[in-house]
Amino acid sequence: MSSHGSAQKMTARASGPLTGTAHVPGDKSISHRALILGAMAVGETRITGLLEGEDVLDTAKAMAALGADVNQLGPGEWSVHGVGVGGFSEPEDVIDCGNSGTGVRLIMGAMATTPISATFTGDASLRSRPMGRVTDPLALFGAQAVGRAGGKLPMTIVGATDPLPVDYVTPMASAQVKSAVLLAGLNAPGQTVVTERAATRDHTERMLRGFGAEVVTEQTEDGYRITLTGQPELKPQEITVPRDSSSAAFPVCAALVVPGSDVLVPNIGLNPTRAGLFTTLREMGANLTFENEREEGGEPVADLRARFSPTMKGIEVPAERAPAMIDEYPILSVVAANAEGITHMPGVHELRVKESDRIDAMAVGLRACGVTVDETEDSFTVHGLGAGGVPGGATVAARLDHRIAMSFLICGMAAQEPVSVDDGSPIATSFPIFEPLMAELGAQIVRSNG
Ligand SMILES: O=C(O)C1=C[C@@H](OP(=O)(O)O)[C@@H](O)[C@H](O)C1
Ligand SMILES: C=C(OP(=O)(O)O)C(=O)O
Repeated sequence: MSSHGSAQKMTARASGPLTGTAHVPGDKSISHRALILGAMAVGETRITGLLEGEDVLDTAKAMAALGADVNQLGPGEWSVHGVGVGGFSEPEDVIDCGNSGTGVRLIMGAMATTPISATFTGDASLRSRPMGRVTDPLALFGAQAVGRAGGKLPMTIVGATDPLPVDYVTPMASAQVKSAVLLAGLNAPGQTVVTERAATRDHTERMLRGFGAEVVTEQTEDGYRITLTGQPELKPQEITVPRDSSSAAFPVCAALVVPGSDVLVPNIGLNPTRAGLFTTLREMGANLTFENEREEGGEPVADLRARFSPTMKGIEVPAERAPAMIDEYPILSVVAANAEGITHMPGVHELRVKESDRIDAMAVGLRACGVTVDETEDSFTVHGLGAGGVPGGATVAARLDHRIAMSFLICGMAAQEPVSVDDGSPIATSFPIFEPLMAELGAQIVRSNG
């Protein structure tokens, strides 16, 4: 069922400093959206720099199953001949979204206002994640969903025959829920409105505008109100996918905690809805600079330079920053363990419903590595041991979660004893070149047979 391979134990240990330039792959969030909107446009969309990680490849397959003509032209170069808004055809088989919450939730939204049925599944991680957060608003459009108890995959969505536009307030800070509503609204007549209390990543809104849809974002007393005018003809685009700031976080944080390191990570998007980690690291006293700051495709971009930072201090991370760094808490926790004092991370309950319960996964793993942590349902606290202070010496369960696997490998690069993860294979979902890229910088990661 899972698209990634059999379990692969990996161990990281301290070696020399990390030095050099790390070219991380394309942004995962933007790659999913480029394929989905390309499939809903009329004509050929060309994509450059697409992330060829398993999550995104599963979305490419799903778009083909729904009738789009999707082809790889070269490394990172893709062509999508779209079928137009409302033009999806019924897939002949189950759509397997592998490990990807973004993939399954956005695709459910995109097909929910077309009169077809589709059945979705995924790997054991994705089958444990809640889908009600998406199927609740999709029901307001007239779509029906039948899944396992608790709104879990496998699940069949019966698309609405006569979709109605929707006015929806998202109950949790989630770009996936917001995006599912907007994508469903594309094939509903009139205006679909989605309001979110806190701003989440806005790639769907930006890209919809690029494809010619009318999308207006207003800041109101209730938060951000996004209004989409339904049934546009989406015009095919040439899309260059920026490099992934969430992947950049790993070599950046590794450089901060490994003695003597100096690493450049070029061309990273600093969209404010994504860049919360970098603000947090600078508040901790990290030696992290933004070089060559510029604008590309309407997005702020910079080259990140990270150097070993032996005097970082623990901080209070503002709860309202959580949506702008939600995927970065695991690696921040590793940095916090290598800082002096306490780092308190409130407002992070959404971490409990990611690829794994990330609060529990980090708590169990860090404790096994000799770090004191506290958790509540909604918060995580790390008692830092200072630079080089983490004992390590544990094997940590990655729980089918790429970010947990990468975080503990980086933990091992700075710890007194090596750290292993029982299964590094999920890393390929978002960062397929993580191992060679880190090795090129000087890190030592070895594979073994468990
Ligand atoms: O919309 C997206 O591309 C994503 C949204 C976030 O999830 P939520 O919407 O569940 O917060 C994030 O964790 C995920 O990695 C990617
Ligand atoms: C939460 C993540 O992804 P998704 O929800 O798409 O599985 C992630 O990449 O950290």
